[in-house]
Amino acid sequence: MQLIVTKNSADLAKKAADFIAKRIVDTLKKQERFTIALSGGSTPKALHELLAKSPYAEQIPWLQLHVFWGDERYVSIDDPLSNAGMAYDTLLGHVYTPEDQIHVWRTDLDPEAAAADYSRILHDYFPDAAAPTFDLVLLGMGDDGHTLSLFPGTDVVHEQTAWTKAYFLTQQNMYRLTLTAPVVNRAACVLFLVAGPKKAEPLRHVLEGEFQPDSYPSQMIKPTNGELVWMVDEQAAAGLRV
Ligand SMILES: O=C(O)[C@H](O)[C@@H](O)[C@H](O)[C@H](O)COP(=O)(O)O
Repeated sequence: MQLIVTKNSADLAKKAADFIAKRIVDTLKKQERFTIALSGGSTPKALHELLAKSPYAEQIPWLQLHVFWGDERYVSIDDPLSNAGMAYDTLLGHVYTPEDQIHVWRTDLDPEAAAADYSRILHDYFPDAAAPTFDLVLLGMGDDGHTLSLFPGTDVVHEQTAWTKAYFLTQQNMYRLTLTAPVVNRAACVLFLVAGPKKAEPLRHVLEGEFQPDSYPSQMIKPTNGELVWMVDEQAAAGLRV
């Protein structure tokens, strides 16, 4: 695991953009396509806006990207809560990735069918059980230690087989669609982006505390063979011993 501490959230977005652009360019020297899973939440917005601009907009071969989302709220894409809608507004609406390479969770199907549809797409992309899944998964961590839509106290935190799940998240009164730990843990690289003082306590627990995934689901994310990078700003890192 690699921990990168940045000065503030703007610096976090810049360092993440540098990391992602380099990863994409280097990987595409060895293969034809780059698969990336985006996350929702507020932290990635500044990152997306940077990636859509110079110099990243020119550096990244957008035509070779295949885009997924780690999780989605079960709302239509034009709803302000939609993770896909946010990514289109801040990034995908400004670059040239072909639409058929962008895989939005279907919220026109019922939630279980939407999860099954996403799982089928993923198994088509990643049929080889010995190979990594995504080239890069971007994740955030909530103030409550959740990541993806793996919320504290939910069964989905412990899912070991299915790659996707849909479930009703009572505390938010909405369905959530999410990748699960097994598919993310087979990624070539997972990059967490965490900023702000409210993340200091959960971050300390996730990285340095006891293994308690029911309380801190982000602890379930540990790539088996891939790289794990936590990029956090100084406020989020304030409680860490290192
Ligand atoms: O749809 C979502 O809510 C997410 O994908 C979620 O897991 C997010 O990454 C964290 O909640 C962190 O969000 P912030 O960046 O807003 O703190």
